[in-house]
Amino acid sequence: MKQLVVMDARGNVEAVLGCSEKSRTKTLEQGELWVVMPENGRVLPYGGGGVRCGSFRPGPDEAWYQVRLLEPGREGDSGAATPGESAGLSGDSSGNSSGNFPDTGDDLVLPVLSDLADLIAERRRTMPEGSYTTHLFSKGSGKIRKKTGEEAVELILAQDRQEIIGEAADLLYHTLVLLEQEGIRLEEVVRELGRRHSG
Ligand SMILES: N=c1c2ncn([C@@H]3O[C@H](COP(=O)(O)OP(=O)(O)OP(=O)(O)O)[C@@H](O)[C@H]3O)c2ncn1[C@@H]1O[C@H](COP(=O)(O)O)[C@@H](O)[C@H]1O
Repeated sequence: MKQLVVMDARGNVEAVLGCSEKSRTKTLEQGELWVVMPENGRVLPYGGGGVRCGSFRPGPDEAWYQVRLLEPGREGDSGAATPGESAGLSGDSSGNSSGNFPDTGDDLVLPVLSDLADLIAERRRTMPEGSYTTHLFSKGSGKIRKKTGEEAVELILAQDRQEIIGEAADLLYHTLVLLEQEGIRLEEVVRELGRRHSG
């Protein structure tokens, strides 16, 4: 059985569950998410059923898949397989999506960043109404640089742990928008970090 990282429509991780050939086939046939409950191997509809998938694809290695849902998360839903259940998740009670990262959260760092970078690139191509990313691209490079600078300042002024995490997330997002605006791929930055790290 592989792991399945479930992301909501905005790209936040809301659960990590199991995926078998059977659950994958049912998901792809129906367009609605089916998962394997790791504790008993049962194949059940996610969130009690009817949760539609926007994309379902392999992760960067063989061990897992990632799925992005079309609708917002269903926190508090009493369905069969709800976010945060099972798979040894260390969810917090605040409903903060960061609490849904598994202990092996390191494995998700690049996939989540790279998925977000892809979504930002798509926003730039399609410029959908109501998207904050569209708003930034429509204002142009000056605005994006200014916002990135503001987020950097907000990060250095942040005091408590949760505030620092929130501001760092804002800064990472705006940095990705800036990179897209400049036609620089995230991989190029990661490669530079890798070169320094190994050198
Ligand atoms: N990760 C982010 C993200 N981080 C921060 N922000 C936005 O950044 C803004 C920062 O707040 P500010 O008060 O500084 O800015 P503001 O007053 O809203 O905006 P301005 O008028 O100053 O431009 C907020 O509006 C946040 O919603 C983000 N907006 C979008 N994303 C992700 O980007 C993806 C695409 O989102 P949309 O483009 O909105 O669909 C999704 O996965 C989102 O989760």
